[in-house]
Amino acid sequence: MGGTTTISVGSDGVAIITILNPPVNSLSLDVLNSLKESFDQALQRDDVKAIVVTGAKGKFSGGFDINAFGGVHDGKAMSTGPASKPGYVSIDILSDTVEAARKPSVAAIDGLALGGGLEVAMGCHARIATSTAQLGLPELQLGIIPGFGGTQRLPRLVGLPKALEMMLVSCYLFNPPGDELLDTARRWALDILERRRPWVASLYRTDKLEPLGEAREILNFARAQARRQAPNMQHPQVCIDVIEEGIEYNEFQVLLKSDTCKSLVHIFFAQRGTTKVPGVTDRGLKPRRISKVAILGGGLMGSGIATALLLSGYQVVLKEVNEKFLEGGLGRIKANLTSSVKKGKLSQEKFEKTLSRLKGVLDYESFKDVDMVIEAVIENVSLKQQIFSDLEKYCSPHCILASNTSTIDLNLIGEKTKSHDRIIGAHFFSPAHIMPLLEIVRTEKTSPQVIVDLLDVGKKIRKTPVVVGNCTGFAVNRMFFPYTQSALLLVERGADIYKIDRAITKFGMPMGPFRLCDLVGFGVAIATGSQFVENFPERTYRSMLIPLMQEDKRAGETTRKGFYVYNDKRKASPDPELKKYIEKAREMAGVSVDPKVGGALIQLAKLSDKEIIEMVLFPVVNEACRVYAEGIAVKAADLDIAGVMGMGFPPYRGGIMFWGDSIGSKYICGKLEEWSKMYGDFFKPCGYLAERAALGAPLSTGGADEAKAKSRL
Ligand SMILES: C[C@H](O)CC(=O)SCCNC(=O)CCNC(=O)[C@H](O)C(C)(C)COP(=O)(O)OP(=O)(O)OC[C@H]1O[C@@H](n2cnc3c(N)ncnc32)[C@H](O)[C@@H]1OP(=O)(O)O
Repeated sequence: MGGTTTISVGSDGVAIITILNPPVNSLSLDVLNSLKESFDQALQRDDVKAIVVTGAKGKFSGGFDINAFGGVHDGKAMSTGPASKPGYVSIDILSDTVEAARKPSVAAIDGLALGGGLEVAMGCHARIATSTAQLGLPELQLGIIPGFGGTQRLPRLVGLPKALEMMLVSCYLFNPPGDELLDTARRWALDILERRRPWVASLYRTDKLEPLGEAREILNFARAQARRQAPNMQHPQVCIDVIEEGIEYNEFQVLLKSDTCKSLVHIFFAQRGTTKVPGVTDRGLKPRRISKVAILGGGLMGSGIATALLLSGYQVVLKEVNEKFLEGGLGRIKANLTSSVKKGKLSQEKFEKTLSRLKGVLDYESFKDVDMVIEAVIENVSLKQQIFSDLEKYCSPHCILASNTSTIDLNLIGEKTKSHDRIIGAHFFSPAHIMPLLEIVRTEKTSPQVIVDLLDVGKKIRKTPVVVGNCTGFAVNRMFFPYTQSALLLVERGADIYKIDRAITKFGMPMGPFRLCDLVGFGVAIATGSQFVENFPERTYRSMLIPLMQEDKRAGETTRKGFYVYNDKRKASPDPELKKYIEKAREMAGVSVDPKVGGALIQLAKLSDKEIIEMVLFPVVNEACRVYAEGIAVKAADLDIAGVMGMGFPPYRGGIMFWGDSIGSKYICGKLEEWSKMYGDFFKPCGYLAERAALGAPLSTGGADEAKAKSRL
C-alpha cells in the first residue's frame, strides 16, 4: 500500500513526525504502522521532549487510504501488520499511544486534514492550522462513518451542532489564520510541556458538550433531518447513533462492507478517472492558455455558461442578435452573480470585478482575439452551420470552436467548415453555473490538444468533465431518452403518471420522468425527441401525449401547466384533467390498457414500485450498454459519472452501469426480452447486453475499449 512517516528531532527537543504518502498523504496501513513506530520512538528517546505531527508537501492528510476499501469489497483482507487488526488504529495508536502519551503532541495542519487525517490530529493535544487548511470528516460521502474516534472527539472539540454539520453535511471547517506553521507548532508543544498552555486529551474534554437533555434534542433533530434528506441511506442514522452511544468500530466495519459504501467508493474513483482519457491525456500535451471566451447566445444556457466562466476568472464576450436579447442575457448573468453574493459565495467587491470582465456585443468584431467560442443558440442545425462558418471567418485559426448542443451531431454542425480539428462539444447542463457535469464531445477529427484544453477549462470552472464520442444525444441524453419514453409507454397502457414519478423519486432520482419533462419544457422535449425519432427509429416510442398537451398550451412549468399544475411558488400538484389527453393519446397510438398478449401479462395499471423502476430504468441501462459498446464512452465508469452528475442518478447506487451490474445482466436482459414481446422493440435488449447476459458477465467490462485492446494484441 506504500507510504511511511519520517521523524527528525530538532535541537529544541521537538520531534517532527511527517506523514509521507503522495499525492494526498493518505493513511495506508503502512503509514499507520509507521506512525505508531515513529511515535514509540519519540516517546522512548530521551532527547525528545515534545512531538509535532505534520504532513509532507503542504498537506496534512487526505484520510484513510480509500484504495484499501476496494480490497475489502473484493473480499480480500486489507493488509498485514498490526494496523490491520480491528480497533488497533483507534485504540492502540490514537488513544493509547498519541493521546495518552507522557509527551505533548501538536498537529501542524497545512492543506488537508480530512477523515482519518483529522482524526489523527484530534488525537494530538493541540492543533495549529494555516488559514487555508481544510478540516473535515467527509466519511459519510463514502457510505461509512469516521472510524478512528472522530465521532467521539469532534463533538468534544467543537460542540455537537458543528460536529454534526461537519459529519452529515461533510462541510469543511476553515480555521483562523496561523503563520510559520511548524515553528508555531513547535513552540506550542513546548508551551504545553511547560504548562504554559493546557494539556488536553480531546476524548476527556467536556466543556463543549451540551447538557444531556439538550444533546439528545440536537441528535433527534439531526436524525429527522437526515431521514428526510437521505431516506434511502442507513449510514447517516448509524453515524448519529454512534455519536450518542460511542461504539464506533463495529458499525464502521459493517458499513464498510455495505452496498452503499461500495457504490460511493466506486463513484469517488470513477469521478477522478474521467480526466484520464486514453490516447489524449497520456500524450504529454500541456493545456494552452485560455483567457478570453466568447459565448453565442445569452439564453438560459449561454448566460449560465458565461456565469461559470466569469466566476473562474475568464474574460467573457457575450454575443446576441439584437439589443433586447443582449440586455436579457447580460441581465441574467448579473442576476446569477447577484445570487452568488446573496448566498455569501461572492463578495460585493469581487462581484464588481467579475462583472467588469463581461462584455456584450452584437457583431463578431471582438472575436478576433478570443481563445475559445462556445455556441449556445437554439437547437437548429442550419443556424448552427451558419454560425460555425462565420466563426471560421472571424476567429483566429487557433481559436477553439465549441458547441453546447445537447443532441445534434457535431459533424453536421461543422459540415460547412474546414475546421473539424478544432470543433468540439461543450455540453453543459442547466443551470450551467451550478450543475457539476461538462460533457466534452469529440469527433474523430477533434485534435487531442483541443480536448486537453477543454478538460483544463472544465477543471478551472470546477466541473467534472466526461469525454464522449460524437453521436445523436451524446452520452447523457442518449442514455436517458428512454427514461421518458418508457414512462409514456406505461401511461398509455394504463399506469398512473404520478405513481410513476413517486416510485422513481423514491428510488432516488431527483424527479420522475414527468416532473422532469415539465421542468425541461415540452418545446425542448419535442425537439430532442424528434432527433431520436430520426436517428433511432427502430427503438423510439412515439407517443402523442406531449404534442397533444402542447397544442392546448400546456408546455410544462413555464406555462404553469404540464403533467402537473403549478402555483405561484412553483409547487407542483397533480391534475385530474390529464385523463382526457391520455385517453386521446392512447386512442391515437391504437393501444389498450392491459393488452391481452402472452401468458405473462403484467397489468400496467397495477404495477408495483419495483416493476415501475425496472420498466423505466432497464431501458436506460440498455441504452447505456449501446453507448458503451459503440465506444461513445471509453469507460463504463464514465457513464456512471455522466448519469450521476448530469441526471441526478443516485450516487449511492453507483451509477447506471454499476447499478445494472448489481442487479445482473441476465435478469435485466430476461425482463427486457419479456417486455419486448409484449410491448415492442422499444424494450428489445441490444446485442451487447444480450451477449453479456448469455455469458453471465458484468456489463461494466467488455465494451468497445476492451474490444479495441483485444484487437491491438
Ligand atoms: C477511518 C477513517 O475515518 C476513514 C477515512 O478516513 S475515509 C477517507 C476520508 N477522506 C476523504 O474522504 C477524502 C477524499 N479525498 C478528497 O476529497 C479529495 O481527493 C481531496 C480533497 C483530498 C483532494 O482533492 P484534489 O486536490 O481535487 O485531488 P483529487 O484528484 O481528488 O485526488 C488526487 C489523488 O489522490 C487520491 N486520493 C485522494 N484522497 C485519497 C484517499 N483518502 N485515499 C486514497 N487516495 C486518495 C485520488 O484518488 C487522486 O488519485 P489519482 O491522481 O490517481 O486520480
